[in-house]
Amino acid sequence: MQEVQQVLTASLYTQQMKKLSRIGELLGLSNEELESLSTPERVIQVKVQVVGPDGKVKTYIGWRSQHNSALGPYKGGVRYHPNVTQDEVIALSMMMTWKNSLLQLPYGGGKGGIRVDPSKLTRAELEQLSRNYVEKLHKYLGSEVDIPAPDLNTNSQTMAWFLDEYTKLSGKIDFAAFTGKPYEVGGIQTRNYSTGLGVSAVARMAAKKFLGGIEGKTVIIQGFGNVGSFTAKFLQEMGAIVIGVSDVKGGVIDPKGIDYERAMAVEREKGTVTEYPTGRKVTNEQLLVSECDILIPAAIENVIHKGNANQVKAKLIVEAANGPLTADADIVMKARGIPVVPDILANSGGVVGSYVEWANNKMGGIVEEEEAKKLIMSRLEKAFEETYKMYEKLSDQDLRTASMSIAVQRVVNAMRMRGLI
Ligand SMILES: NC(=O)C1=CN([C@@H]2O[C@H](COP(=O)(O)OP(=O)(O)OC[C@H]3O[C@@H](n4cnc5c(N)ncnc54)[C@H](OP(=O)(O)O)[C@@H]3O)[C@@H](O)[C@H]2O)C=CC1
Ligand SMILES: O=C(O)CCC(=O)C(=O)O
Repeated sequence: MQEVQQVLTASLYTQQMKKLSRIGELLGLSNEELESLSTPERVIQVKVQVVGPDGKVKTYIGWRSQHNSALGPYKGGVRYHPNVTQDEVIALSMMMTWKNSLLQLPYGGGKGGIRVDPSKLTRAELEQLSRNYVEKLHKYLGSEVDIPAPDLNTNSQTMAWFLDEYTKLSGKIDFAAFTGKPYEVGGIQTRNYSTGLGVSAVARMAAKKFLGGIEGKTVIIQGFGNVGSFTAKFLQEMGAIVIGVSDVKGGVIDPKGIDYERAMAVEREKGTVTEYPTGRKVTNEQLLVSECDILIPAAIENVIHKGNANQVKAKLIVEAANGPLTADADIVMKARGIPVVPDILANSGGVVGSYVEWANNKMGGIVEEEEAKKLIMSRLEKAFEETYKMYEKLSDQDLRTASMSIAVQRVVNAMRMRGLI
């Protein structure tokens, strides 16, 4: 089990390195520059501990990778997952550097994680875990240093515990040190749905370019958590037909459509969307290769790879998760003429929402919900248009290459100006 997990998670790093070296070639970067670009500035490993109700101490490993600060303080989420490794966190922090650069946010890239299965912890244990993680890391965090946010299996409650612990330990009242907070403690109204709003908006922009519009298009979404569920909601509101959804237990496909509200109710009442009352049950593997117009992987990395890329039937893929397609899958999709909207663009609504929250905290809290939505949408539209223009200019490259070449070039320019490379 341990070995399989190592292979899987080591490969996100390998995949990101392959993707970066393709960009290096295109931009004419030297090996030394690539070495510097891919090496995180600092990786902190911490021992995180929780005392269970039986008085026994449980021990976990956590990390924070601070990849690159050429464009500003490190910014990126924290995930709790049993497969988290140092390599995975480094890879995810590097992706945050490109994402923040592509969106022209005043941030570098960071990411954190704890190797833990949160479903096995009580709420009180999760609170201890979160507070202990920040206790070990607080010297390296702050609104001008490194700003964590939610990711897989973490949420606004986690951020409230982080903030409270940070405040106690640092003696600073610095609400902008964390984003994705509850509205009651400096969060903004859009934060829960910023990422899903962004994914659906980008899917609509891509559908307009590649499929003639979003209305009536069939959509399959893998993962029905924060990102997947809000993506389903907004796409349904746009007139797309969500025909497949899934969670870790499996999926369900109904060609007549899966209603968002009903799926949410099923998830709430039965704990899994696989109990949706109509359609047929499928495995996650089957879901990814089922007939649809738009496929949106919104769960974990490396789910579309050399082994299944040729079986994917979607006409457009939108990467809501981080790293759902491997570098090999990219090559297959390019050869098959299936456009892939890359993660650093498709799921960037989350970090743009975080930026609005951070700036709002810095300014003293004046942003209303509609204004926040507008700010998120305008940033995404600009990044999408820039990416699309570059895609047309490069003519023989895919959307990932287009977006990464813009993002990496900006980081390189900043590093050169600062004398870092
Ligand atoms: N939260 C955010 O703002 C952002 C998240 N992302 C990325 O989006 C993805 C999802 O994040 P988020 O929605 O926050 O996470 P959540 O924890 O809220 O939801 C994850 C979803 O994926 C499902 N899932 C987990 N493991 C698997 C698996 N092995 N196979 C199939 N489904 C699985 C979960 O099922 P179950 O509930 O049954 O465990 C759940 O439905 C991640 O890649 C994350 O990095 C990117 C940008 C921002
Ligand atoms: O909101 C943020 O700071 C980052 C969210 C995140 O982790 C991501 O975009 O992958």
